Amino acid sequence: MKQMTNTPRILDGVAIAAEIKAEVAGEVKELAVRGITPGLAVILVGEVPASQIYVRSKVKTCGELGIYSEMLTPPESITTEEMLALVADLNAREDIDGILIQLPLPRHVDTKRLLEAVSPDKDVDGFHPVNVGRLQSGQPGLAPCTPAGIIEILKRSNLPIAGQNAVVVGRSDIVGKPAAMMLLNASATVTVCHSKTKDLARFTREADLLVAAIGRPGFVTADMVKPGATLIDVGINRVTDAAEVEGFFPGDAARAATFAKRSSVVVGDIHPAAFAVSGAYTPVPGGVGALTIAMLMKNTVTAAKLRRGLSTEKD
Ligand SMILES: Nc1nc2c(c(=O)[nH]1)N[C@@H](CN(C=O)c1ccc(C(=O)N[C@@H](CCC(=O)O)C(=O)O)cc1)CN2
Repeated sequence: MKQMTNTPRILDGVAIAAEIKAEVAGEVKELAVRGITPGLAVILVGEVPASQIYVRSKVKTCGELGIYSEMLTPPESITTEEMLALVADLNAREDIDGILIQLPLPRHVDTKRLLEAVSPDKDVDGFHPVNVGRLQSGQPGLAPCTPAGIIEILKRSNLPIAGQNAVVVGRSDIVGKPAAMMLLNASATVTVCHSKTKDLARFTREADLLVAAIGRPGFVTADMVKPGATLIDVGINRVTDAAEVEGFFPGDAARAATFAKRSSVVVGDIHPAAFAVSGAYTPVPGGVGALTIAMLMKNTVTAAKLRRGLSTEKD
């Protein structure tokens, strides 16, 4: 019997991010004509290497798009009260449209209190309860960057959302919950699964659209996926064991070379063997993660416009 081969579509997050950044750069130029320069302040506490990379990348992207940026780097020992004072200063500044507190914060700092201290109008992460409420009630506002990136990938790839059975695995405030809300707002039928879900595969196998945001390398396997489904992988997991890397990517010379160079390889929450049975998927790296910073830039410009009563609709 003839073997049918499946060629899934790879959803290129880097290309879509470039498209969004080009649009944002255009909006920044239009604002410049009115004498407006959007401004973003990023607070990076301590010296977490991954956070340092992400924050540098945010500042660099601001520069490329014409957005003013400022990086505040208090030491690991900063207290919640001192952080609150920093945020209050930034809230009061006219030249700052967006405030981002890079997560995770040290354990002794009260993250919830700080996120609630950021003015909702400058909350470019979309984490403030006011913006969470706006998202839930479908009002315009600032929405979390990574889930917003998921929606952009789907829309710009002309993949349907309305009427699809969407399953989100993971219920974090940053990704799982807002992603579920955005999919619901776009008229998908949404199920949210998590660590306490019984017989997870029963749900994931029904998904036309599966979003994995659990933080466990290769957790979603091929047998958990409906053939032809769209797979959105939000996981960024660093695998440091050579045998494990080979298990994920058997005979993959490029991955082996990356591992030889960096002693680690980044893998998502979805096993590569599951991608093979999908209709379309976001790779890791180069999928959803690539959108996070592009969406932050978009939110910064949106905040700049909203604060000045300007329309955020493109003409
Ligand atoms: N205040 C916030 N903190 C954090 C957020 C956030 O949105 N707001 N998200 C993450 C980190 N993050 C941005 O801050 C981020 C994560 C991943 C990427 C990205 O480009 N990923 C690449 C792979 C990168 C790698 O190889 O390590 C990809 O998936 O292609 C950008 C930004 C937690 N903190």
